[in-house]
Amino acid sequence: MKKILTIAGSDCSGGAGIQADIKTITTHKMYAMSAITALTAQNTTGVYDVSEISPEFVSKQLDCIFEDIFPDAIKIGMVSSKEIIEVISNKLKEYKCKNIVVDPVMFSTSGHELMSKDAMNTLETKLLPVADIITPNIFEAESICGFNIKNKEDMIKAAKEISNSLKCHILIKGGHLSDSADDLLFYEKKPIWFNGKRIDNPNTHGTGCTLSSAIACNLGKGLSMEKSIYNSKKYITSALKSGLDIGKGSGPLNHCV
Ligand SMILES: Nc1ncnc2c1ncn2[C@@H]1O[C@H](COP(=O)(O)OP(=O)(O)OP(=O)(O)O)[C@@H](O)[C@H]1O
Ligand SMILES: Cc1ncc(COP(=O)(O)O)c(N)n1
Repeated sequence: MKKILTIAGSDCSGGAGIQADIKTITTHKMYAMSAITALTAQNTTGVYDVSEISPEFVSKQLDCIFEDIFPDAIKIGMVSSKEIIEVISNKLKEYKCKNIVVDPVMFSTSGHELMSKDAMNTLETKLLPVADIITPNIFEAESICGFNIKNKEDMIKAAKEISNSLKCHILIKGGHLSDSADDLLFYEKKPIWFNGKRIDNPNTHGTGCTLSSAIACNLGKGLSMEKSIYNSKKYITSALKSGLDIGKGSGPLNHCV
């Protein structure tokens, strides 16, 4: 059985973070492991509190995992401080990890800051360079490239700009552009679009977490990057299409489809 590790924050309401990742990995029929970086008190209406795990404890979790059950792929989500980012980056290098997917989570859908502003630079210099693929949404891509993204041409410009300093695959997700749900993969100067029809579903809590952990599962299976993204886009589309509607705000996805 393939083993997939998620390094992320906990969402007690089960829609995003570690919980969304474990559901995704399990429905891919793989063995899920988790190193928790923060506890959040949140639900479909918002994030109400965050309690960071100490960098020392994150480090111990990673040693326990890597010394015993080595993962075939790793997804990294919410990493709130520069100290936690440094620990993760060092451990990934020390253990020579492969198939690393970094979802640079900065804000929740509800607008709560999930990464401190002073951690941004450390994310860009220490964590993104060890990734095989990064999966920013429009706002995260704007923050990394430094200009606004309003349409698909801007997405290409942003990917080109980011690729000047990062050699990995760059997947800019188009879920927050209004007319479509087209995601752009940019690698070695080549753009590839993964087109998606916008689904009329306000319940999108955890779409980014789910997509990135699905990509990790597919890479862990040994599939190519393009095929991994293609399969993951199919997974997220059917989870959105099934139209689960629970909670009072932007609800979670249905992983049981
Ligand atoms: N309404 C929608 N219809 C179809 N696909 C969507 C929709 N919203 C998001 N997606 C898809 O879901 C995936 C995640 O994209 P999105 O841009 O929402 O990421 P995100 O903002 O990181 O997610 P999150 O809401 O969890 O923070 C992408 O493949 C995107 O195209
Ligand atoms: C622990 C954790 N990780 C990630 C997200 C982002 O997900 P979303 O943008 O859907 O709120 C979140 N809300 N909580």
